[in-house]
Order: sequence, then structure tokens, then C-alpha cells
Amino acid sequence: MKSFQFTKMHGLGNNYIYVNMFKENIDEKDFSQIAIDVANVHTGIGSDGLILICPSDVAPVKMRIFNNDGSEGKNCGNGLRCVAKYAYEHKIVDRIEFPIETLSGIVHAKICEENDKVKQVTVDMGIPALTKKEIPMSGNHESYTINEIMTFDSKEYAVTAVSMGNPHLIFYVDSIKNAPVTTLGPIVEKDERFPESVNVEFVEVAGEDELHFRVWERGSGVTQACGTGACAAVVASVLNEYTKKGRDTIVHLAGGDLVINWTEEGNVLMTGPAEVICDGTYYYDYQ
Ligand SMILES: N[C@@H](CCC[C@H](N)C(=O)O)C(=O)O
Repeated sequence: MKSFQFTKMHGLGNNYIYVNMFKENIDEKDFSQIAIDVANVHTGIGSDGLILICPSDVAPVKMRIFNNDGSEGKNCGNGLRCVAKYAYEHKIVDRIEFPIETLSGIVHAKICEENDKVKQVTVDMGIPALTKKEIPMSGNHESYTINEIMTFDSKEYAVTAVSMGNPHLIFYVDSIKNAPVTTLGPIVEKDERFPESVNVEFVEVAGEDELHFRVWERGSGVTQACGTGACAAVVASVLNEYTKKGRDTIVHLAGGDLVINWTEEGNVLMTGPAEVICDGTYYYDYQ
């Protein structure tokens, strides 16, 4: 029987099993299956997936994220805040501002401490990518998808596509309570026009600096929050002229609020909490 130590953490209810790969030795070929198994609420621990906190050649720490279907994502906003908290509190880093490597590049985290505990983390998530080639999605490679009509399940929707290192498609709705998250979400996620699938976000504009938000995540389904999705929603809302660049926008997610600012310089700043739930040992027995 093999085992590893884990910490379960969440950012606004978006919860993952975190493994310190500076200490643990897990075979790369088992990562996907472990993500599926730990996520199971009946026979595992229960989570939206698995996050590995790894050594890096280019930063003090690297994040790898696996959704609960075993697919690997390239970025995870809530995960980054939790990785930053873990790395700081476990002394993997000894400063409050440091870079984190992800599969989609380097981001920069800044810790905000209260009574020696990390409460809030701001992550500079970098510059969003907007061309169809970068999302990726089918169509004219160099063009953007802003308020563009697409048909899903025989109905037309005006959608906006944003990559925060991972792909997002944003739908505006009149009432977040009635957003078709579990019906339209899975259809859009697997639509063949998105060769790498897509995270699906529903947004109700509540004011010039306030959005209501729900998500169907690629590879994990409904989650309480999606950090990269909230960043993408704010970028989409500026592009659609609902909100303004260079201003803090509050995004109300099912699990709580994030503050997002698409700065005049072009970077997207995300600020929100990171919490520890529990620590433990997970046992598995793969060949
Ligand atoms: N929950 C995340 C995003 C996780 C990865 C995503 N489902 C993908 O496959 O791109 C977040 O907080 O950003």
C-alpha cells in the first residue's frame, strides 16, 4: 500500500487536495487517477480535484492542477492563492511576494497576513489572451470573440471568450438565480469548436463594479468558485462595456467574493481568501 500526506484547502469553497511534492514521492503516471479517486466523496476525500505543490527551476514553487475527471488544467486562480498560503506558511518561501510557476506561465503572488496566518492573497494573473487561436476555439485565428453569436443546443447566445492561461466562455444572463449552469454548462464545455474544452461562466451585471457569477468548470462541473473564471468575467465585462478597466470589481461567486482589477497596464489582479480545512494521510494501491 502506498500513501502520501495531504492538506485539503479551499478558496471560496473551490476545494482541492494539496500535496507537497517537495516531500512526497508520487509516480507521474498516477496523478490523474489519484485526482479522480481523492475527489470521490464516497470512497475518497471529496474535492474538486488535486493540486501538486512542486519544485520549480524558474520560481520558488510550481502548481500543477488536476480536475476531478483526471484532466490536467493549466491554471487555477483559487488554487494559486492556496498554494501561495501553503508555500509561505510551510516556509517553502520566506518573503511575502514571490512568483509561482504554472503550466501557462509565471504569476506573482502577494501575501496579506493577519496574526501570523495568511488570510488574503493577491495574485497578478498576467495579461488575458483574447484571440480565437489563443483560447483555443475554431474560427478566424486572429479575431476576438466579444458579444459574438454562437448556437448551442439549437439556441443562439451572445458570448465572449477569454483565456487566463485556461479557456473561458462567458454568457450574460438577466438573473443569476435562473442561469442554466447545469443544463447549458456541460453542452458548451464539450462543444467541438473548443478543441481543449472550455470553462463556462454565467454572469449577471449588478452594477458598474459588481458582478454575480456562476460556473460550470471544465473537468469538474459545478464548483463554488473559479478564480480564473472570475478574472475572465471581469475582462469580458470591460470588453462589453459593462465595467471599467483599472477599477476594482467585486465578483459574487457561490462561495463568496473576489476582488478583480484589470489594470490599465493590462494585467489582471485577483484578491481573495485561502483557507486550510484539514491534513491527513491518503492510502492508494495502484500497480
Ligand atoms: N477552479 C479553478 C480552475 C481549475 C481548472 C479548470 N477547470 C480548467 O480545466 O481550466 C480556478 O479557480 O481558476
